[in-house]
Amino acid sequence: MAAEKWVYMVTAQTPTNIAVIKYWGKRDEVRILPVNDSISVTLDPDHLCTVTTVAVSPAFDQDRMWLNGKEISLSGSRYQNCLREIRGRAGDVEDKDKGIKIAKKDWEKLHLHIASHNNFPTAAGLASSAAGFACLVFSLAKLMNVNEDPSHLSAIARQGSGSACRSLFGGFVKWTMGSKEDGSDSVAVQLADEKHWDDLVIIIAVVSSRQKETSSTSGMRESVETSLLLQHRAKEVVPKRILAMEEAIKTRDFSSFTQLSCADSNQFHAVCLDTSPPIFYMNDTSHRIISLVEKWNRSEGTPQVAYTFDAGPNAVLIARNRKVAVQLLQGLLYYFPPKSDTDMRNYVVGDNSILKEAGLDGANSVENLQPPPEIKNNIGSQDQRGEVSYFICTRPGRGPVVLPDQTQALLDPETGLPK
Ligand SMILES: Nc1ncnc2c1ncn2[C@@H]1O[C@H](COP(=O)(O)OP(=O)(O)OP(=O)(O)O)[C@@H](O)[C@H]1O
Ligand SMILES: C[C@@](O)(CCOP(=O)(O)OP(=O)(O)O)CC(=O)O
Repeated sequence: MAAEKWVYMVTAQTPTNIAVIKYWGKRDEVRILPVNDSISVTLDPDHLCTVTTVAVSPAFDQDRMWLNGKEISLSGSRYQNCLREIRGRAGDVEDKDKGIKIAKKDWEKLHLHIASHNNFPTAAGLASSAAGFACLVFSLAKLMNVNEDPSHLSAIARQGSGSACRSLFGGFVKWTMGSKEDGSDSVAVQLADEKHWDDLVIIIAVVSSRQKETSSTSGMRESVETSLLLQHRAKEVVPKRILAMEEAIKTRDFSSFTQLSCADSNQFHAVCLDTSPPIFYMNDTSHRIISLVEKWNRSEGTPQVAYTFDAGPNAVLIARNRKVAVQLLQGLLYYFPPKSDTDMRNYVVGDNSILKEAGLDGANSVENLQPPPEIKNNIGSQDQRGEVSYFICTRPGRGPVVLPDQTQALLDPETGLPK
């Protein structure tokens, strides 16, 4: 085998996810075991995703990884844990066309090249670590012919980043905290696929794409050490909310879904404030967006839009249907117009066909927007120009897939180096 120079590779695409019942706090830092269950919605990978190519060759002399074009170290324990776990489950691989045969025992000696690209900002509160580690584990499992179901793979991805375990599935996903010390029952399961509730439209306001000050990892460690509210939340609040959220998703009860999502996001940020020293992830823009949505929901009588914020100021807004999403976008663009000279197609990305539906695809269309009547004068006027960097319009989406088209590979099939 050593004399051969073949390169065998697999490319996969994996979605990111947004928690509607949050994971915040670990009971085991090394295995990444949480203090409570969490539930998320997988976001459509057509708009936000990670693509990872993994390659193996007898010509490689060490494991190497490139993230967004730059070589990064794989020496960190999270990468090492994922690589060790997945190698331990590798099977026999044979590609007759290429004359490649790798026996199960060979994987221990063979080295890997990994190239990954996120089509959205990394470490900016858009869950790049979730899509990234899920994609790493999924693509390696395909490369190494690992015969395990997605829940088992989720327990490996979890050891890269907790929230990554939920990105192994599309639609609506629960991460069960489990009770075993070895973490083998701390896995993700799919509650419903993406077609189950396909009315939902998701608009993300990217408030800041700069790297944040306190990472989720250190933030939740400090919360576990200092916040009494976290203990109460994990023990008393989340278990009931998980049951109620599962029911809301099952029955597509948008009112309950909204009430639970908003309350849980607010409690997660309250835990951050209850941490010593306090952690501030949201900013004034985030608070203005909450006000806008709360007032609108109240004036309509029944909730139209749910909001949730992760460890950063970006707002994730979930509209009950397309019509509501169009109105929401109009309201958001009225209050948060782009800086002058911004092309609207760069200001609303993802599924930007919504621009046409909102009458916002022409010149001066934002200037002509009227204030939403029910929230007029309530959150200030159009003085928030430039506070939102851009919006992403998306929807619930599918889980990981292999990309069979070699032209989408990030590594050169001859050299195994980044293209
Ligand atoms: N495509 C990827 N493949 C492998 N690892 C990745 C990938 N993208 C990001 N990561 C890892 O995740 C880290 C960023 O995680 P971090 O939790 O700081 O930010 P985030 O996931 O974007 O934000 P948040 O988790 O708060 O939503 C990177 O430094 C890198 O180690
Ligand atoms: C606020 C959150 O997004 C926290 C995510 O934390 P991470 O999964 O990024 O943390 P680590 O497990 O330390 O890598 C809530 C959530 O996704 O459930």
